[in-house]
Amino acid sequence: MTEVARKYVFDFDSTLTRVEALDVLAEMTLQGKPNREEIIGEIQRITNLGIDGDISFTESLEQRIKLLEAHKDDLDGLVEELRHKISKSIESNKEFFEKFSDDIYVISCGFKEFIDPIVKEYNIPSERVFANTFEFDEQGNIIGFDEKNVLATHNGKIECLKNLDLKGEVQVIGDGYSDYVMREAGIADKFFAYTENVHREKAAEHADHVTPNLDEFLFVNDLPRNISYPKNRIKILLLENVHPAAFHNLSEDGFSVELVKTSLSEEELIERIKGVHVLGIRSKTQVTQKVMDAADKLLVVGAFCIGTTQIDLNYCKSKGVVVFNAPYSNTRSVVELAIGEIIMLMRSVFPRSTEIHGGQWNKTASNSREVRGKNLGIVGYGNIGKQLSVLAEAIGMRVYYYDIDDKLALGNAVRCETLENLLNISDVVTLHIDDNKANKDFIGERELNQMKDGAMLINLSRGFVVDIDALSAALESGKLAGAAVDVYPEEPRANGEFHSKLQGLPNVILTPHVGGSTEEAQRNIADFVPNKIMDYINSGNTVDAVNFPNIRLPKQTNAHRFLHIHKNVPGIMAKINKVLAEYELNINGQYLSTDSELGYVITDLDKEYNKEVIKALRKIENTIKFRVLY
Ligand SMILES: NC(=O)c1ccc[n+]([C@@H]2O[C@H](COP(=O)([O-])OP(=O)(O)OC[C@H]3O[C@@H](n4cnc5c(N)ncnc54)[C@H](O)[C@@H]3O)[C@@H](O)[C@H]2O)c1
Ligand SMILES: O=C(O)CC[C@@H](O)C(=O)O
Repeated sequence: MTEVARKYVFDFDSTLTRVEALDVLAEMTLQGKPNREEIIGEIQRITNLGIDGDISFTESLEQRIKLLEAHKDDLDGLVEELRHKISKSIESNKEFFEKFSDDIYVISCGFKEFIDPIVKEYNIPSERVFANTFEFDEQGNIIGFDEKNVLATHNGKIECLKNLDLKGEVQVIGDGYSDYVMREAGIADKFFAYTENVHREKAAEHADHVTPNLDEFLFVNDLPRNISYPKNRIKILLLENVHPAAFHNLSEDGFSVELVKTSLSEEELIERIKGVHVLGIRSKTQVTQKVMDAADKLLVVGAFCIGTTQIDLNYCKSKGVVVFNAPYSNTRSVVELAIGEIIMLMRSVFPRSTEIHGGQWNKTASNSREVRGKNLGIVGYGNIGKQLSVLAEAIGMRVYYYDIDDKLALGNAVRCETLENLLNISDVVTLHIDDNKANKDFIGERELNQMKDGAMLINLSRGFVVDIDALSAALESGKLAGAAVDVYPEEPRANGEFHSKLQGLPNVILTPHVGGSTEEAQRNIADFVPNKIMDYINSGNTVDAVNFPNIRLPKQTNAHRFLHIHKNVPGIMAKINKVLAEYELNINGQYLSTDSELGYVITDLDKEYNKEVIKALRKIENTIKFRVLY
């Protein structure tokens, strides 16, 4: 890193701290006053007018101090409060303040009485803090400020910085008007609009660079920092209306997140994927080879659902892109819908409901049966199948299941050796096999004929699993007495018109792929998948990845972490370790996880090392991706 003879001039309120100190002081001093909220609102309004340059600063200060009714004794409490309100990225980058201590200044229109003790902890001594000072009366009440101080005047920061006559490039980091005017006046060389706590449009417009936190500022200036790559530079694109909590979780962690309501076509996605580090989708978006080839920055795909066949998992892997899904966040929702549909079908509730909606009263018990004692055939005894098995038994059904794998029977459920056995005996057959493409037309004419006359079929798995022509024929002929279908061979990318051969058939429940669409499930997914994404981006963990060797790494403390993803070919580990040895790195830990195609090696090492090693590691033949984390 190059050390340039630069000077860094920081604003205090809303930059070094997350708050405006006088607002905090007001909260404290006005406690218990009946019109407290009103006065605080007024103080904030005046503060903003001053910051945006809409009233003169002196005016803003005078008005606020009058409203504050503060006392000298309140200042200790204020300092204590402010200590807990340091901006997050300032707090995590103490190293910069230590190393560049001699070049850092604070120029603020706040007050030295509370700024000095706070910034002292960041190695900024009182002599490099330029701010106002209070005036007290004999009882210690704050009655005004030193009006002779340039910082108490309009555009006082310009005057102050001019008087300092700093040598070298002067960079100003602040959030408001009084900061960017120093640059406009030509006294400062650069203005960085600091938006971690407040985004002021005017400041952003006048900035050489908008910096959402100190990490970004340190990154663009190549200065020592706590984090290898500022998170705001990591772009996340979330499609298909994923729950807003996902947006919240990921933005809270500092990432730049964009939400799109629908899925995108291949061409649209090819256009949008450029520069994106994380893609979040549900079941409609196809992540194809062409999409992956256009993805120049992609690290992770998050499937905010169970199914992952919409993603070319192997191609993602060959590009070093990790895929996560939410394997059981919506399981319960699907199971509850299945139970509901079993009852609705057996009782012919939908035909009765349609009739009465059409103005027809048809009180009848024909084709209306209890589920108690009936045979339920579950095809696919995985997460959903098993949970359904438990709930169905609880309402008195006899459960049979068929799965290609050996599965432990829960409760009194009975395993069927063949699909045909299950189809032969079930009053209701419900499909919960996985979204493997080999399951296409799993239920066709032959299988429907193997079902009992008058049985019902439920498909909550994937549309291609059932031959829709065969199903509609079986329903029309009366072979089947009903069906519930949630998934279709072709589903639209966005809400709108939809057509299916099954429309208009009696005792057929049609739903638009909403088996997992409950508020609870979507909320669970919005926590689960972002956590996996953040864990991978921030630490390199791949636990629960669907296409990648899984590894849970120890916490990275006081170390740099090299993440090397490579083709699993003979000799590659030896080459990696040869490079590490050549550069004499002090290794704290090394972890390896592989599958037949891919190797993922993680090395934790002491922070001080020759950075040329990074280039050497990237150059190793068969390297797919390489990242450094700290
Ligand atoms: N409708 C919805 O909104 C919705 C919501 C969630 C899940 N799903 C779908 O539900 C299905 C099941 O989900 P899950 O979480 O239980 O999956 P899972 O992987 O836990 O279980 C699937 C089971 O099916 C079995 N299986 C696969 N192919 C089979 C075959 N040909 N014959 C017999 N058994 C077979 C597997 O061995 C496994 O036990 C998936 O297709 C998923 O995409 C749909
Ligand atoms: O929410 C979705 O789009 C898909 C729901 C479901 O099919 C799943 O795979 O989890």
